[in-house]
Amino acid sequence: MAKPSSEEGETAAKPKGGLFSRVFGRKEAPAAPPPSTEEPLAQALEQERDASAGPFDEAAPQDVTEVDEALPDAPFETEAPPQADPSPLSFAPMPPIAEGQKRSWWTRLREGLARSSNSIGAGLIAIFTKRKLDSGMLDDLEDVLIRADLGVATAARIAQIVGKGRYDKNVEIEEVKDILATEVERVLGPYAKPLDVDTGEKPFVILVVGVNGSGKTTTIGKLASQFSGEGRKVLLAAGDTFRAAAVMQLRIWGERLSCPVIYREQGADASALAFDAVKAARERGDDVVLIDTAGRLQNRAELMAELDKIIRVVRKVDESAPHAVLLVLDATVGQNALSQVEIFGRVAGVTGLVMTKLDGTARGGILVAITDKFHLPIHYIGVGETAGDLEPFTAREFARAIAGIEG
Ligand SMILES: Nc1nc2c(ncn2[C@@H]2O[C@H](COP(=O)(O)OP(=O)(O)OP(=O)(O)O)[C@@H](O)[C@H]2O)c(=O)[nH]1
Repeated sequence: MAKPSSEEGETAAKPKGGLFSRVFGRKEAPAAPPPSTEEPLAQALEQERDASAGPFDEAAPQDVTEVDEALPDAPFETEAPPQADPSPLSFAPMPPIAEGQKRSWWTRLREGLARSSNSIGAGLIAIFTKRKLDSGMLDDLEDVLIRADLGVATAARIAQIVGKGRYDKNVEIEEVKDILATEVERVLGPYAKPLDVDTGEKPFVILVVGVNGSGKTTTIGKLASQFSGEGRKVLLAAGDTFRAAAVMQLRIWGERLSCPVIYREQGADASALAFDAVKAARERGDDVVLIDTAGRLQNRAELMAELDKIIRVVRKVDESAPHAVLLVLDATVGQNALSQVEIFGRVAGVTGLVMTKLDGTARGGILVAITDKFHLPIHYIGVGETAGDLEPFTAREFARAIAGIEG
């Protein structure tokens, strides 16, 4: 964990005011924070804990105590714009934000999905070149599509459509690609839904969950970039308190985008941090809070329970929060993504999906299998590591890119 800068240290040593001034101590205090915001955090948490059915009853008591006691000296700060805190941010450089934005999204999408589309394309060439259609070829087509992770049901449907009226005839590969694209679009189309940030919710709280390394922190950086670009006030919460590097990674994004980042020392209680973040965002008048969480395998019950706790604690500040729970899926994991959607969906009430790393796999079809089974909105897909490599999901473009259709 990076040590706080001397400036942070000074801030931490100052007498404690309300949550706002404690969290945002380095900045000008707002003109007149509402009385509740002047309530010391320790006291606020104490009251929450005392509430008979509150989530803090269920928390390990030492967790809360530790958080309360640690606060005066903890590096519980927000990141100011770069010049205010240059010292600890010397993490491995990430690709420049502008880099991914030079080419059009369609080009990047096509390039990103090239491994999937090339693999399918090569399969089609092997099956359909200079042969008249028979049932064995349709079985082979199904195999190719299943290997691309489109799922058995979709693969069978596509093979059936290709077979209709074409037995004993030469089948053009472009014809098969068109059928593939149409069918993929048909499955995905109803679920391609932009993430709707409801301006009536201030802040709109977005919880980001997923297994280790799926791309949560990177996705948060990309989303923060997009929201900031739209003129929204964004607050980032480094809820991945397990990994110091994850906190640092988020702080770097925050610094680049001039978004404040709330973080604590490694090992701190993630739900308390989420609580503070939402409360602070409310006091600051932020539009969006993006809460990062530690990666967790869906089969680790105790870690999944922690996620449930984060949600319950956030609801102590705002009953309707989180307003979106995004499950970030790494496309390269293939079929395992299905069980991730099932279990995260059950525990965390996932409201929508973000699929990353489509550029790193030949099995991008997994998005089709997931949608066929779970019918969850797909908000974004990622095809690279830069801020410009995340775009709202559009079924038609995705379908054409994965089928390898030009133009
Ligand atoms: N190629 C590619 N890499 C990506 C994409 N999204 C994220 N990554 C990379 O994947 C790696 C893991 O991303 P993180 O954002 O750290 O993942 P995380 O889910 O926060 O990881 P944990 O904190 O360990 O759970 C990083 O090297 C990212 O740059 C993507 O769409 N394409």
